[in-house]
Amino acid sequence: MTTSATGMPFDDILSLIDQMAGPDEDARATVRARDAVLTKPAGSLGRLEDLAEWVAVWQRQAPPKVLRPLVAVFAGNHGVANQGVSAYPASVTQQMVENFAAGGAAVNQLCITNDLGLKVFDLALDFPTGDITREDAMDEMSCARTIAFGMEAIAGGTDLLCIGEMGIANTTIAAAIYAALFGGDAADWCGRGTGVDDEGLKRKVDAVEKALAFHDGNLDKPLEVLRRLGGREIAAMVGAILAARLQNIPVIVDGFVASSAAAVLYALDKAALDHCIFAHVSAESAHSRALDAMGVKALFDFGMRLGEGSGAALAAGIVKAAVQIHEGMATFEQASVDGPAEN
Ligand SMILES: Cc1cc2ncn([C@H]3O[C@H](COP(=O)(O)O)[C@@H](O)[C@H]3O)c2cc1C
Ligand SMILES: O=C(O)c1cccnc1
Repeated sequence: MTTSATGMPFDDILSLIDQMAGPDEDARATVRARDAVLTKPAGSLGRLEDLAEWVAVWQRQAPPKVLRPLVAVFAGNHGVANQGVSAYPASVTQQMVENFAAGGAAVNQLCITNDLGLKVFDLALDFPTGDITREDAMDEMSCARTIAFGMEAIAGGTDLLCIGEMGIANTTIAAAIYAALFGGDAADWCGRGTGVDDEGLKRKVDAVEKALAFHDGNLDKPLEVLRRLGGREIAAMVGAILAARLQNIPVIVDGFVASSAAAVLYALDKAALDHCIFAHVSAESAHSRALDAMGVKALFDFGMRLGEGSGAALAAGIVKAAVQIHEGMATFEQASVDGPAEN
């Protein structure tokens, strides 16, 4: 396969993963040294202290700064929607993209609340990916180009990236990806998504089983899993998470669906998600299983199951608070506050 202006072959993507740098230990040490002299009992801000350190380590700068936080929402449509796996029609994907543009979605309100930028990228919504129960979702060129699109989408634009998605039927897609990457039965990975009833849940499990059977024998490489089972929004999120690492941008991953893009990278390289935090445990039942499979712990569990980057946008407010605290607080010396008693 040749590299085009907009795309790259899978080999090029794999070589980018090899180029990922590890954590910036100098930034970590600088943050810890400052944290130790801020006017608070040592360790008293718990995970907020970890978050400030995490931002610095992956921005490779101390103190960390969040001046241009961005929520990137990728939207795609899925052939498998025809199998009756969602409680809503596929037309909702395009309609919600318009709702995002008009400012009417939940994620818009979270972006206003936390002063975050929002960019929505719709990926060929008129051309759903192949129905994974009986064909590949994408060919290699299309999948690689979509990963490249996701990489471009965030280029130079942010210092804290929240990853979200919109795509009716994509909890089925995510379930299939998890099952292929991490094993287990289809039923282990299927939940009610937008709220399917028992019959809908059964159709969903059937669809994932059929997909796993149809692609059986061809799912040992993570990028093949993505190409055969994934949607365009999942591929674009893979690219965005990868590009963020190469550009020193920490990433907040949203819920069940966004985490499936992270899972593809995790399967390629266990260190590929070190610059990511997981915002929340989605109420989509298998999300905690997916987080466990990746060995990560989400920030909070609010019983949310929306997608569209909502959990990540909410978490961004916490991360911004952590960074503001670290940068803005006075030291014991500056504030003339006595340090720990020497007894
Ligand atoms: C109005 C509306 C707004 C949404 N915002 C995110 N999703 C979420 O629901 C979809 C996945 O669930 P399923 O696999 O059951 O279709 C995705 O589009 C996801 O982002 C929405 C769904 C609806 C209906
Ligand atoms: O957690 C998610 O990403 C999710 C859950 C239900 C529906 N759509 C997305």
